[in-house]
Amino acid sequence: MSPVSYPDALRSLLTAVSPVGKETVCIGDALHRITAERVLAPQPLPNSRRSAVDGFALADVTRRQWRVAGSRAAGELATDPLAEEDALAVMTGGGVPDNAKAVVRVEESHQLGDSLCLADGVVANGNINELGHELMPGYSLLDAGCRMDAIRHSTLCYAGVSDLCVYRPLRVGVMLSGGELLTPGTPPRPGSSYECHRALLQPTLEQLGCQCTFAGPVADDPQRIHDTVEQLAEHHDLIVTSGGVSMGKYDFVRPLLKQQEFELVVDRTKIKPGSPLLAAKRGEQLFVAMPGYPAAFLINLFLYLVPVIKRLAGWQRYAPLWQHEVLNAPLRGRVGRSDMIRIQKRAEKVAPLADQLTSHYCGFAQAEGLAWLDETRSHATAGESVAVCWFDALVNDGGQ
Ligand SMILES: Nc1nc2c(c(=O)[nH]1)N[C@H]1C(S)=C(S)[C@@H](COP(=O)(O)OP(=O)(O)OC[C@H]3O[C@@H](n4cnc5c(N)ncnc54)[C@H](O)[C@@H]3O)O[C@H]1N2
Ligand code: MOO
Repeated sequence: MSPVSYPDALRSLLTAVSPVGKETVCIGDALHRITAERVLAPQPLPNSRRSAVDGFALADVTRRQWRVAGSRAAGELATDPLAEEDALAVMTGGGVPDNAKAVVRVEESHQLGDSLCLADGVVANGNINELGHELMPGYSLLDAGCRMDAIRHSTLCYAGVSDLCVYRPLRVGVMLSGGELLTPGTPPRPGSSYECHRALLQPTLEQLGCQCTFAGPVADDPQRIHDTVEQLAEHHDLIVTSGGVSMGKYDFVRPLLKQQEFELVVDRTKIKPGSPLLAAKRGEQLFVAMPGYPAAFLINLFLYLVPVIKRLAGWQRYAPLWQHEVLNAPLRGRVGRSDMIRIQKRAEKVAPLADQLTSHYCGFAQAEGLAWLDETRSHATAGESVAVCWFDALVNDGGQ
């Protein structure tokens, strides 16, 4: 298999997988889950005729004076008809009789004992929320494939949804490889590098609603790498590895996934940085071997892994959203490969960061997204427009 373009590689990965199974959960457990079916309103909203303000319900709005007869707090129904000469004191959310024409606000009326009249110039009108005015049973609240964020969760709670069908959480097993890797926070050792993929991957996977297990860093030993990958494969839908996919003498992940039992999905893609990506299927399981260089890893995470995870987890919009933005400085790339360039947003334009080396990573602390100089272009000039993907949009629903 030869290296393929970014769009072809993404297409191959996305068509190689389909969403995991579904389950029903109660509303209290639905936060962060992905809806597997359209969610419908179970009841009308509001579910009774009620007042929109603190005031007085009136049946005859042509009168100038009424007798205050009773009151209704929020949640109390008003089932009896209101006499024409009567006013019913109602709190916001309190029941309004079927024959009431309007509710007049407390501050637009005068009450003396049980006698009520309107303030000068006030006309009693409106202020009643009719039964089902916001929605009726069967109204669509949320499409399938949407992530239940706090706003959506609160709307379904409000609408009275008690349980719903969601995709089961995607189980992702991650193996980090590299005997030279140190745990962050431990003393430095010349020759070593601090392990940084977990710090990026774990919160990203959790934000996507995945259950994840991390193994390693595993020393560069073929048997240990094989055993770790097989252990993860026992309990996970997706197995992700980092490192060991280039051509070095310790790159043991590549030969592992090139064995006969695996069906290759992608073997190197024409992007820079991050070309050595390798993905293979075994049955329903997908194995994605990511390059270990941190810059290459991050770019593969956002360009390939996040879309694949969204697709597997049931998201409706899973492909990255590329937008056209104007450059404030030139970009350099190479014809025949897609250059993925670290950028910032400056005054509504896109500014490339000075340092774009694959072996350098710390500039990502300033980067807000990637610009994509596609395979047909060797450069782009200031003022030209390029495709841009913002990191923020990648991990929420802002996909295509
Ligand atoms: N002869 C060739 N050499 C290389 C090629 C090639 O085609 N021919 N490809 C280069 C490209 S492109 C990339 S990208 C890297 C990918 O290398 P690997 O995926 O095999 O990664 P490693 O060799 O394991 O590590 C590379 C580098 O990154 C550091 N690393 C790895 N994991 C982590 C981690 N979790 N946290 C921090 N740093 C990590 C590792 O220490 C190495 O320094 O290969 C090129 N070489
Ligand atoms: O493709 Mo690699 O990530 O250039 O160095």
